[in-house]
Amino acid sequence: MTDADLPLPAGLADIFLLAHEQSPLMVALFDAQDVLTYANKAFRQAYVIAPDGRLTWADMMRDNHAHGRGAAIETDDIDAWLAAVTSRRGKTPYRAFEADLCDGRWIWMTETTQLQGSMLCVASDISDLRQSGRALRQAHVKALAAAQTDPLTGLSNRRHGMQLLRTSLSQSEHWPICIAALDLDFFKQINDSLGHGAGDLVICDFARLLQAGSRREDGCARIGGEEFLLILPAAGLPQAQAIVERLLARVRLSRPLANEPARGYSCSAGLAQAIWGEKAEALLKRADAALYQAKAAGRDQVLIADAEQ
Ligand SMILES: Nc1nc2c(ncn2[C@@H]2O[C@H](COP(=O)(O)OP(=O)(O)OP(=O)(O)O)[C@@H](O)[C@H]2O)c(=O)[nH]1
Repeated sequence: MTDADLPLPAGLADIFLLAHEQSPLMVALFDAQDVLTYANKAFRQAYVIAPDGRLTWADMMRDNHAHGRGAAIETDDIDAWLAAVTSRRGKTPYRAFEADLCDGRWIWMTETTQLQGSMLCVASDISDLRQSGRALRQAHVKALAAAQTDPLTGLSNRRHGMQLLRTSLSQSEHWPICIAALDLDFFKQINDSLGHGAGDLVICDFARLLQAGSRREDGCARIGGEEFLLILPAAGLPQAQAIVERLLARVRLSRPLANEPARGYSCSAGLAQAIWGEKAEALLKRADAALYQAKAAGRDQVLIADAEQ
């Protein structure tokens, strides 16, 4: 008998909901936009969630951080923290990790993600388990996160970006896959005329726009000084082109420098659709070639790579 043949008892949804409502397991479902669509009682209590209202995962974390309740978030900069966690959240079909709650509980959180769909979060209280080795495990998790994150923007660094791309290419349900190689235009002029600090602000602004415009399953990485990689699983060229055009339009309107309110910037992009069997490096090379054509053609535009190099 296959799974599809399994006869499901009538009223199963109600039984499931009731069982979840009474369970000490923390259970929640987020939709593709990361809006909370369901949370059982244990989850609502753990993360101190009001019973109504549209709440995204980021809203929930911001609220928890601001009020010192729910998830224990150790940071002075919640935006940087959210950017860094977002670069790991929902990028793989399943992940599990330890987390602390402000009420002193220690939980084992699992996230099961459907591509372009919902994310099921189930956590159990593991405070009573042996604590030995916990500090070491936490140090390991922190070191791993630091090794994957670009410190200036909180996006994935080059190594993690390429790792995400390799993982995507190896998962058939991610196909078609497009990537965009992105590079800020005349960035040296910003550094030279306004200083390195202003340049860094522009880089961070671009990183924020890149991440804000992308879906949960997309990968965003800073792969060089002012070069970025956007990985778009389950997106063909027309959809990917529309996403990148939208990003370029937002960048064009952005004015990130408080001391130079009229100063904008722009970005060029090379877009490539993965060919079955193609290596990550070869795909990036094709996207890069299209990016340089976009620069040569006048910048502030997206060009599509040839299928063959
Ligand atoms: N502020 C800042 N500047 C950086 C960083 N990394 C690289 N850069 C600068 O980025 C500039 C890149 O300059 P170029 O490669 O000449 O490119 P460009 O001026 O953007 O010109 P095009 O790419 O041809 O449009 C150099 O001046 C680097 O010093 C960084 O982390 N912060």
